[in-house]
Amino acid sequence: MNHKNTIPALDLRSVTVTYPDGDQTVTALDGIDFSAVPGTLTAVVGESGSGKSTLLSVAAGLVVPGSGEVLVRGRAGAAGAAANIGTASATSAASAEADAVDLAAVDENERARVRREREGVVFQNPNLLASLKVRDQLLIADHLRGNRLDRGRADELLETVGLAGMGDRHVHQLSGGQRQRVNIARALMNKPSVLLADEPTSALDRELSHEIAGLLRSVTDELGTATVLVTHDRSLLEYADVAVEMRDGKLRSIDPAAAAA
Ligand SMILES: Nc1ncnc2c1ncn2[C@@H]1O[C@H](COP(=O)(O)OP(=O)(O)OP(=O)(O)O)[C@@H](O)[C@H]1O
Repeated sequence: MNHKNTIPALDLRSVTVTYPDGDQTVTALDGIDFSAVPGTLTAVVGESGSGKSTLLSVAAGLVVPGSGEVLVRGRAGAAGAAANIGTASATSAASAEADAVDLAAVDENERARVRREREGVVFQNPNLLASLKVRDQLLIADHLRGNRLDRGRADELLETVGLAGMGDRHVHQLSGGQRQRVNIARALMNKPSVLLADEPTSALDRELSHEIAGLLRSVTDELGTATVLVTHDRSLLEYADVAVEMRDGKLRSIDPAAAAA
């Protein structure tokens, strides 16, 4: 299915983040513009300390920028509105604008709500609960959101991530790569418009890293998420549609094909 459209599900505008550092400050993000559109995998690369994790934390509403906007749109405002482009583009653009929430301008509760309803977050460490079976790792995401436990969706997502039939296994029966697959499936339970992955392969060997990046690629195509992959591994750029490089808190576009070669 082609989910690509041009209305970003995630849209950072002139975002600056500074951290206190003794008597001084460190500028982790220096007035950056960054966007991610549905059905597109955007990779963010850069040296250690360049600001990649800060970028993702801002997108997830975990860090509030000192200035700038962090707009997050839901599926209706991003994918849905853009699907109408050409017929009623002015109305669609207006509805997408109305649907956008600026994480920099709302309180903590609202940031948590937007994260819960519109975003999926995958970290390096899957952080699965040892006592739960694979399917229950996904259902607990529903439980924590106060949603009905959707067993059918959990099994469907396990199939999407290549773990069909493994719902009744325990975590200790899974390999590192399989655990990261469960982590990705769990992040997709709420049908997020934005999928944020922070170094999801850094604990995995080369082969598994490529498998997981390939999975993020196929999930992006299949489910139409605006996926952002933060990685220090440039070889994974082959899975990206768009790539940017962070350096000293600033961003520049790079050609993913050339940079992966
Ligand atoms: N909570 C914090 N307090 C103070 N400084 C911080 C904090 N978090 C990050 N920094 C600083 O901000 C800059 C950007 O850090 P960030 O973690 O975003 O970089 P990164 O590119 O993700 O690095 P890595 O690849 O090592 O994870 C660095 O100079 C870092 O030392």
